[in-house]
Amino acid sequence: MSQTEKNYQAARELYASIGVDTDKALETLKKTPISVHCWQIDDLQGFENPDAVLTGGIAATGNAPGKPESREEYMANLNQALDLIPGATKLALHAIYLDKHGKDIDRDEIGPEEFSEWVDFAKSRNIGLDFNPTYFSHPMSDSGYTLTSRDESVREFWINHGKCCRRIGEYFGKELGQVCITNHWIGDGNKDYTIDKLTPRLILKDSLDQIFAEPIDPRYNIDSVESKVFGLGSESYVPGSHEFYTNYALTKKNCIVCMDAGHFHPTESIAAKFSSYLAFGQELMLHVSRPVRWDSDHVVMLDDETKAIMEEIVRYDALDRIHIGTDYFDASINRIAATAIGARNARKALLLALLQPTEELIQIEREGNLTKRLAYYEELKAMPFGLVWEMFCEMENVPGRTWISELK
Ligand SMILES: C[C@H](O)[C@H](O)[C@@H](O)C(=O)CO
Ligand SMILES: [Mn+2]
Repeated sequence: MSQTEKNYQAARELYASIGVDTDKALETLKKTPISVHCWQIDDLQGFENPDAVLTGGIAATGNAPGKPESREEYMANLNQALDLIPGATKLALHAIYLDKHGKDIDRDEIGPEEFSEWVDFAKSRNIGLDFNPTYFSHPMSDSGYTLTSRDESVREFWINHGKCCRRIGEYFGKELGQVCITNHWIGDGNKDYTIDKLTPRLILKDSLDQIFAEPIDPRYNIDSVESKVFGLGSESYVPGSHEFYTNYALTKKNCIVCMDAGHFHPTESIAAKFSSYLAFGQELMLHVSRPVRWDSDHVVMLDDETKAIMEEIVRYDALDRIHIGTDYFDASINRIAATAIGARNARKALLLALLQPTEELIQIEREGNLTKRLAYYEELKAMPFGLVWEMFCEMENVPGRTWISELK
């Protein structure tokens, strides 16, 4: 028996003494997909254009060496990162990570062909794929407007991009036998005080109606719409706000809401919002991120918000309805390690949630014993979850904490 197994047995007994079945927790942990974003590896550069400049009110700040300079280098780095992430994984792609195979096509013309290598890659690694249209970093988004543009040629271009991306999502879903979530985020908004906030929202509503008009089997593709409270250059007004998309998803029933942990006011918790959506039978997509004072997209830590996100999902048995994804891009540290650190932390938080005696905590709360509720919840923090995590890594053939010693 390895030391990891011995440690696990001790932890298993301790957890069993509070009614928690660690074997069951590990089973659930293993099969719950976490969608790891592809863009931390190269600061959202993509393969469309080697000179592309990141626009849309988002920025990868920092200058760490090692940014891949070719597709081959990118793939090698991505593989290294994925090798460090245990459990069922999906890879979230952006449309700019396409392969045009030498063709002169723009974003309003792309299709499954441009992503066939990604399907082969996903099959070879036994992972799923999620997708994101790229409504930024393109001359047609230079005005700062895409789906809310009053210029019909601009708006039509982006509507067509959205339609193309849904078909790519459907292709991923069919090929890989697991649903693809195609997440739509636009950077449209205004820097300064805005008089008419309604018209852009009416335009956005119509654009989304057009994008989602084609019925696609939800077994293959589900669309999500990602809100934001503000961005760089859209400090005063964002048409695609949380309220806007929440109303859109609830009334149209053709998409779900995506919540990014960095897209709300700094003291707002996305975890606290989930139950309001579950109460109305809605699914959610998540971008687990770490805002530091603003939407800074820092690498996910095992912090209170990340733990709260996973606790809420587990408490309502919503692992099949709240889809977990990551979103951060920090160029100040090694990008392979950054990808792995954030994804591992998201999964560690999920394990912590699975190791809680949820039913007992709920029972104590129902009995009105608020002191015991707090005391018990706090004592749980001293349970040996790290020993269970190490066992999980060993079972998944992924290094546990020892990966640190190999970090250069
Ligand atoms: C690259 C992503 O689409 C982007 O990060 C988006 O999800 C977002 O969060 C923008 O702030
Ligand atoms: Mn996001």
